[in-house]
Amino acid sequence: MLITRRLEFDAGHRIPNHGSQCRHLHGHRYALEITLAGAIVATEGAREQGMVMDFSDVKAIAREVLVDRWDHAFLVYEGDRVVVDLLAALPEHKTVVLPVVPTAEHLAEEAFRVLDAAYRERYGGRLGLQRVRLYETPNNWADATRAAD
Ligand SMILES: Nc1nc2c(c(=O)[nH]1)N=C([C@H](O)[C@H](O)COP(=O)(O)OP(=O)(O)OP(=O)(O)O)CN2
Ligand SMILES: [Zn+2]
Repeated sequence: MLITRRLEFDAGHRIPNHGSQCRHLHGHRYALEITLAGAIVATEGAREQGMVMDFSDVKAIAREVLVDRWDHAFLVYEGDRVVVDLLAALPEHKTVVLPVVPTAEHLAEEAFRVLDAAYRERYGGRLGLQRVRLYETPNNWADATRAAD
């Protein structure tokens, strides 16, 4: 059985070598769809009876390890020195420095890596992260999946 929880957050970014608009500092209302696979809990009287995992727990973990860290942050590539230095000069600015250019593809991959570890730590083999879909705009998204490279 697959279940999916959607969360949204706002963040700034730029793609420094982009050939057009996206090299400028700008932001998006990102949406994250987290898909988990597992068996439906059948234990009589269990808190999660009838569920793979409580949607509210999917959200709570995602917020703790990822979404609250990225929400209203500027996501910047560590090699984008001019912007890294600019943001460092702003007192207490919320900045997330990434080892990769913050495209939808890379953000989906990073989200998958972080979330996979978090759900695995708390739920072991009972369920597993299957896919993270990261919408940069309503029309543009990237999927990071367990099977894809
Ligand atoms: N493969 C990718 N291509 C592009 C990415 C990306 O992450 N992966 N990112 C961008 C820019 O960040 C840009 O913000 C995309 O948004 P937008 O300019 O709004 O894109 P569109 O013009 O295609 O969107 P419309 O829905 O047509 O307005 C660029 N490319
Ligand atoms: Zn963008």
